[in-house]
Amino acid sequence: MSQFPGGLLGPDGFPLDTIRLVGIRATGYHGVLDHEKRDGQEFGVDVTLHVDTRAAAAGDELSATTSYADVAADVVDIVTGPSADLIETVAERIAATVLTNPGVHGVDVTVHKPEAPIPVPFDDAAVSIRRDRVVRRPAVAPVPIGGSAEESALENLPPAPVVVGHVRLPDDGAAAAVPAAAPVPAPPTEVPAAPVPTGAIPAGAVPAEAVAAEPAPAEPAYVVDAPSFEPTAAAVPLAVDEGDVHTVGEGEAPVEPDDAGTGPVAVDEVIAPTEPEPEPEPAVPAAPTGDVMDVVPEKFVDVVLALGSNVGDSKQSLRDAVTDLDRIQGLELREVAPLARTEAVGGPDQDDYLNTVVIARTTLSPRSLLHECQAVETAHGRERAERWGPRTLDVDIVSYGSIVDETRDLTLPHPRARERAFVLEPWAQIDPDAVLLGLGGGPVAALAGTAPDAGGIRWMALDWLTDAPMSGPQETVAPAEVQEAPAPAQAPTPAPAPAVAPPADPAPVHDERPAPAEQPVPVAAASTAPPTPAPWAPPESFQPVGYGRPAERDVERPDFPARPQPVGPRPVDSQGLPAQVTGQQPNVPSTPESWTPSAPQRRRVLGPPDDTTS
Ligand SMILES: Nc1ncnc2c1ncn2[C@@H]1O[C@H](COP(=O)(O)OP(=O)(O)OP(=O)(O)O)[C@@H](O)[C@H]1O
Ligand SMILES: Nc1nc2c(c(=O)[nH]1)N=C(CO)CN2
Repeated sequence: MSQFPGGLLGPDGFPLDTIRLVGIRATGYHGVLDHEKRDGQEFGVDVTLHVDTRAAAAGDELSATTSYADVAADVVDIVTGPSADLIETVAERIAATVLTNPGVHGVDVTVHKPEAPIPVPFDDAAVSIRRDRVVRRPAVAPVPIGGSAEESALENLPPAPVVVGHVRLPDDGAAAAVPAAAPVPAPPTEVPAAPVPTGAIPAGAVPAEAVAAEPAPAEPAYVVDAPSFEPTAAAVPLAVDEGDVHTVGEGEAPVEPDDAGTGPVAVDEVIAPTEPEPEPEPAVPAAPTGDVMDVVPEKFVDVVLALGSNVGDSKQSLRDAVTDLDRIQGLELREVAPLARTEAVGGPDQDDYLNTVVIARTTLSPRSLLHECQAVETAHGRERAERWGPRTLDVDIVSYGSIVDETRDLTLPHPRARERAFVLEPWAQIDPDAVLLGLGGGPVAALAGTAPDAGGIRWMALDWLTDAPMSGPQETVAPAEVQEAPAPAQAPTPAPAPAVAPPADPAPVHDERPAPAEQPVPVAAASTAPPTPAPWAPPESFQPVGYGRPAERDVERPDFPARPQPVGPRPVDSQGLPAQVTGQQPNVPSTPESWTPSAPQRRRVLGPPDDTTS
């Protein structure tokens, strides 16, 4: 039995396929005791990759899948590489490194240590972990593969971060800072000479200088489809991971896939450009059965995404969703709009929404992007009970380049964007010149003003991504009349920033969390709250992403507010109040008279909500 009954669900809501490696063996130098680091011992590893194998099978094409030989070689390199005290760490390194393969959505790793120094008879000591790209990310950085132990020592990693398969470089080629990176574990002071790595090395995960690897050994260093790892010293063979059938577990019903996911394979999801690459790879042909939505672009294409939530801690969900979206391989976030509190449009009676819009660019095909967005929704507990019903998270594609088309599962631009102020208004805030293509389209700012729900936008907050509780002399608590937050005692206090963001152990997918009515979303949290690091800091690659237009456009448009500092003391107005609360940004008129139908002077809505209980 697997340690993890139940498979991982893919972006289409169905269980992913698996590729398993069982019983990989190698000598490693891991352990707390000196002699373990000095003499080494045998370790065993089982790995299960959660992947979609259809594209590879359709073309019978190795390059469209993850080579188990490469994975096995990586595992051996990690086991034989720098010493760690704990097999937990070894397992985490393996998971992080395996997840750098673009097609791997999740991975299960078991590390066996059958010769562990335990003074009683035992068969095996083992640690099993499951990691994925969205919910439970690895806690360490992936290990560069292919060098000597010294070369691959973790201290040589760039100062970055937990990388979860999305190694992204900003345009200048510098390593991107990933939000709330876990500290890279310090390498041991003495690294034992590791055996020469064996096996093939995946080009994508190997530093250029290390590509000249050893030739593949005559005897592979791994065993495929062998019985589960059986420790040589054990009298009784073990059966860890035996019968590792990854079906959907009980009570883990597949998400209703709507009409998506039943169609052609999104090939590009598997063979997307291998990062880190400053520029996208040349276009890969779409699946033969694909339509325009399966076409992988040759260059980055601008996209606009709309996010909404009205169940649970909506602001935190949206923050996490921004982080999750930014980690999607092939999607680069450029700007994030202010957070809007909006009256629910359509559907049953329900709480107000928090809405925002993200401008990004992508090398994913439209359908792959849809699936990635749906995966983020799913990871946030999205349930599809009724149309336009309440939801923990909604991520819609508003527009994708200049595509105007309708297919069975995707319509671009989004068919209802043109009539939704909750989309148009935040969008116009970050791109006042934006134009919505297609029938009924037009200048976004103008559409926002005439949309039926234009009056339903209650307020907006500019620095919602980073508004940690405030402290310090100039960060005065806003008086009640301008504070949209609940009284200090009720203000939710964000948890301290976790080692890995978002929290390593987030709320279960179907967690019942208080609705916004009970947990209003503050813009300015109470000063009585302890100073806490912002739960999310924009990564470097995010610059000039912000709550407004990019820096270069600031020059052209002096009316545009300076982008707030993402962390640290926030701008305050003459009353010592956070600027966004009183709406004193230059382009946010505080009086209705200053509205005009043209952007950006028609911006409005900053200020306190007209009610906090929806
Ligand atoms: N541009 C688009 N963005 C997102 N989903 C789309 C788009 N066009 C079509 N769809 C399809 O709509 C289906 C329903 O999506 P979803 O559950 O997010 O709808 P909704 O948010 O309740 O309503 P609405 O589509 O009005 O926003 C998805 O399964 C998807 O296939
Ligand atoms: N205010 C608001 N209303 C909605 C929203 C939303 O995001 N915000 N989403 C819907 C379906 O996508 C239906 N209605």
